Amino acid sequence: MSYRLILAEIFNSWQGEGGSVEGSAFGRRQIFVRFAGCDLRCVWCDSRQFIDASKVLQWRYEIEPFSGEFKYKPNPATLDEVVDVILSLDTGDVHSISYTGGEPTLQIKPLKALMEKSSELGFKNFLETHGGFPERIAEIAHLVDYASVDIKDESARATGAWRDLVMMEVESIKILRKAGAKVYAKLVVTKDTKLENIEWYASLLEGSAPLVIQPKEPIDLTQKQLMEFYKAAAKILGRENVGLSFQVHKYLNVL
Ligand SMILES: C[S@@+](CC[C@H](N)C(=O)[O-])C[C@H]1O[C@@H](n2cnc3c(N)ncnc32)[C@H](O)[C@@H]1O
Ligand SMILES: Nc1nc2[nH]cc(C(=O)O)c2c(=O)[nH]1
Ligand code: SF4
Ligand SMILES: [Mg+2]
Repeated sequence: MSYRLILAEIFNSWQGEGGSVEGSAFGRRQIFVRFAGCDLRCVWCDSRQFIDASKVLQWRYEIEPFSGEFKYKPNPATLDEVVDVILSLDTGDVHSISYTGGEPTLQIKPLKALMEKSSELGFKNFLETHGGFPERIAEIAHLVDYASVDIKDESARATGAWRDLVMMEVESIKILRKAGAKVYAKLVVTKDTKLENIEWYASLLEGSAPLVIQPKEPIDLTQKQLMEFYKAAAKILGRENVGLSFQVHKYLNVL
């Protein structure tokens, strides 16, 4: 079977998110494979230019690790092309391959094939997902070493069926955990995030995964709000299972 992937970009950088909770790869060097296309529409999405896959006609890849210089190829990419780029960006100190997007699980068969190939090559697989498709997650869970699963806050306005989405995300987290992945939940918070919703997410995650609270960039909420959210989550999840996460790559000006 020859797989085709609709991609946005591949580059080598430090993982800028995840804070210090168990399962985080914050500060680890990764090769990022960004898939094009997403079914959700988070109002603050920083990858908006890639969420309509039909408009992403080319994907770009860094020509030298950490150079920020790119070459372009037409979509879809072949699995062999992607593997060649990954190998060319392997600096020998790579912690894992990050599959992000857009939403990587929308292309579950090619994603699975790429994860299998990466494992064969000795890389760990780090999945960054909105977690809205537990049945697809189940197809790849055995290949996932690390997973960062977003819990979409109401204020993200990602979808009309927000509560259903949250339940799916929690289901995905449980599937990944059961399969042995190191998994944590990531909640992007804004000034409009409600404390009662934080309590709801925390109660759903109890016993399943730690939670990082990540302010939306650019940050619009107060430190007081952030402290309150943290406290409410820690009260339910336990003090070892909550942390903050900031998008540090944006402060460092790296990819
Ligand atoms: C672009 S998404 C791709 C993966 C997947 N679709 C998801 O949402 O988890 C990668 C990560 O960036 C986060 N993110 C995107 N835009 C952001 C922003 N403006 N501020 C903070 N986090 C953001 C998302 O919440 C997610 O954790
Ligand atoms: N450095 C860096 N860290 C990241 N962590 C999550 C990212 C993403 O867009 O998925 C990301 C990204 O785009 N760059
Ligand atoms: S789910 Fe991820 S890629 Fe999709 S719109 Fe939200 S942040 Fe962007
Ligand atoms: Mg990003």
